[in-house]
Amino acid sequence: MSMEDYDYLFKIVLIGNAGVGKTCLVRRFTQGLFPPGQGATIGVDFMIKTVEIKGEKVKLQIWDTAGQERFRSITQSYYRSANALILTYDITCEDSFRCLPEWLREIEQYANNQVVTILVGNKIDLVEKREVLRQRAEDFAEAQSMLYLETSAKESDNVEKLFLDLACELIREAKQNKLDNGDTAPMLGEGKTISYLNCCNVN
Ligand SMILES: Nc1nc2c(ncn2[C@@H]2O[C@H](COP(=O)(O)OP(=O)(O)OP(=O)(O)O)[C@@H](O)[C@H]2O)c(=O)[nH]1
Repeated sequence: MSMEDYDYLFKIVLIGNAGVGKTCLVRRFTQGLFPPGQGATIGVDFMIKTVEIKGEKVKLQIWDTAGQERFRSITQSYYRSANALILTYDITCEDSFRCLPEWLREIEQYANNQVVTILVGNKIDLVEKREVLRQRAEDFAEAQSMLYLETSAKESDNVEKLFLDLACELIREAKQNKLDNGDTAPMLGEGKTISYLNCCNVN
């Protein structure tokens, strides 16, 4: 048993266009609130939350990056050590969806090639403003071997599920790698892109 107060430590990085709701997703998950008048992220922000999954303590280091182009060189340097990436777009903003191939190129270029990546369509509470059909996003995610989830940071829809499913998948990967390598230490940063999350029931 380690001296630390957790069994696993995973680094999760949120990326995607400015204004899609990355900061709100992180705040909702880590603090249980929807911040009013959330300003743009400058560079990179960092929060921690420890969750318990099937009796194991999982510490999640969550890095919230700025979507604005001018911060790109700073945010890119955070990709490499990420165990998981949450690629976020806004379902009410076609532009944020159209930029996804650009983000995938960033991932290809800067992330560990085995990183676990999940596509998230945020702001589903704004039903009447939807510009990107769910089916279209699902097809895109499937073609890229990514899981797809729609969330609302405002209404707290699927936010907990997003982070807990990711944590479950990262544990599964770490255990698998440990078996494959005959290693004693959990393998951090050795995830891979997933097409399906076989999540454990955490409640
Ligand atoms: N209706 C609705 N609005 C949201 C939701 N999530 C975020 N917003 C709003 O969208 C705006 C941008 O949210 P942020 O969380 O700052 O977006 P971001 O992706 O972190 O932006 P950058 O830091 O510039 O990259 C804010 O006005 C939020 O209130 C959501 O789920 N529903």
